[in-house]
Amino acid sequence: MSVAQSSSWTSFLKSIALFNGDLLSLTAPPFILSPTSLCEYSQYWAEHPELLVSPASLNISDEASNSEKSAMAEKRLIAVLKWFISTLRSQYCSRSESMGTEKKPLNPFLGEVFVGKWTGAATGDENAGETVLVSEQVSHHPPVTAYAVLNDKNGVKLQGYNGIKSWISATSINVQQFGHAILEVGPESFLITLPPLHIEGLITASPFVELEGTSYIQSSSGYIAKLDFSGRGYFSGKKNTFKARVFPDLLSSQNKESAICTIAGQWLGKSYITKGGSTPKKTDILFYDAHSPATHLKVKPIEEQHQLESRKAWAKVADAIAKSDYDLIHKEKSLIENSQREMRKKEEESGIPWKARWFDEVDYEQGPDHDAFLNLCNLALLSIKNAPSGTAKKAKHDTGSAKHWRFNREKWDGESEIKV
Ligand SMILES: CCC(=O)OC[C@H](C)CC[C@H]1O[C@H]2C[C@H]3[C@@H]4CC=C5C[C@@H](O)CC[C@]5(C)[C@H]4CC[C@]3(C)[C@H]2[C@@H]1C
Repeated sequence: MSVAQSSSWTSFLKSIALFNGDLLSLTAPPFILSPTSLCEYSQYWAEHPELLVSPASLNISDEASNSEKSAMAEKRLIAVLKWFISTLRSQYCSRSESMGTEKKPLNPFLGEVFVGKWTGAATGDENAGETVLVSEQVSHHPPVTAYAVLNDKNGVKLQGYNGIKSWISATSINVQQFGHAILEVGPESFLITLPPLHIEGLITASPFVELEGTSYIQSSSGYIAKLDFSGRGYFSGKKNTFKARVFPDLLSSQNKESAICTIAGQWLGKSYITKGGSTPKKTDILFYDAHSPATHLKVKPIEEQHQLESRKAWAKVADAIAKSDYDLIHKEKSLIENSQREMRKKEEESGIPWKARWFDEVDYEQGPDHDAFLNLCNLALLSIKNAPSGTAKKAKHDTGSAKHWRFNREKWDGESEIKV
């Protein structure tokens, strides 16, 4: 880093030490800016599309015995666990790998969208059918991105949304994730909760993400996976470490000895699996190797994109960032921010508030009373409120509204201006 950069970084660190607001609205030194909008991060849920659709092929005839059906449900949960682990490297390390350190994403404007697709071939084979990503910035203050990943041919639908709250500790930025993902595979559904994270390496101006805490994957079949994350300095001593245990149901998950299997290792590298509750070693069976290359989705050329699509909307800012032209970055960002302020003002005056294009905000306090999300939260005894992701029912944070963003397939099917 140059001397100029280091002095701006030091003053930047001082500035964030005082902030307690929206991390994404903070002005960061240009060299830490990413040319990619946060709205694009939804693609990281499906950069191994073949793993996303894999549970769909793990089914058994209705005539099978209950124990055979249960064994297949267990296999599907383990397949979903492998897919979830496969998303983590893209989600949390793709900037470090492509640009050297974690970067600050562009802060999406309200109504910004990002769409793309993985072909059948990318999803495993020609017959796998294409996998489509739909992502929309459904809130700007605070930033919330909603997304859906659809593979109709396999009857696989992932939907979810993400928001963050962050605060500073002595040496790192702590981030609590809000929202969750719901995966539907035919008649079965899975709830996936999002782990807290922190950004290390700030002092040396080489920020990177480390996951912590716990994620749950709850299946409507009852099977549940519990993933505990840790990093360097934790008991394991290695960075990007996790341990996951699979149980037949929540009750049995209270006792690690009743685990069906345990997977442990590095979510950025290799993980291993053993039967039961003991921790696997490198000599055990390899479960997943995160070094397998990600499959990036196809996005239309910018000239064919709608002005709401991320890469078109931010093209001039991304160029300015690539040139490290600080004044131009500021000028082009201000143009976008000012036109957004104008639009909000007009909506205010006309009394017609902005509405999301492909997502609805569903209030679970007003019903629906039967719904995959409610069922899965009840099986996992998790809060249905807008609490930090993975909050238990009756825990301190189990308060507030129960409004969650849900994909509206009819609105997407009726879309006439924005094509994948
Ligand atoms: C303004 C503070 C600043 O720029 O500090 C510089 C550093 C780059 C650290 C702050 C930024 O770090 C980025 C990491 C981003 C998260 C990465 C991955 C995900 C997963 C995805 O599924 C949802 C979004 C999420 C949680 C990103 C949220 C935004 C984060 C924390 C960026 C920070 C502004």
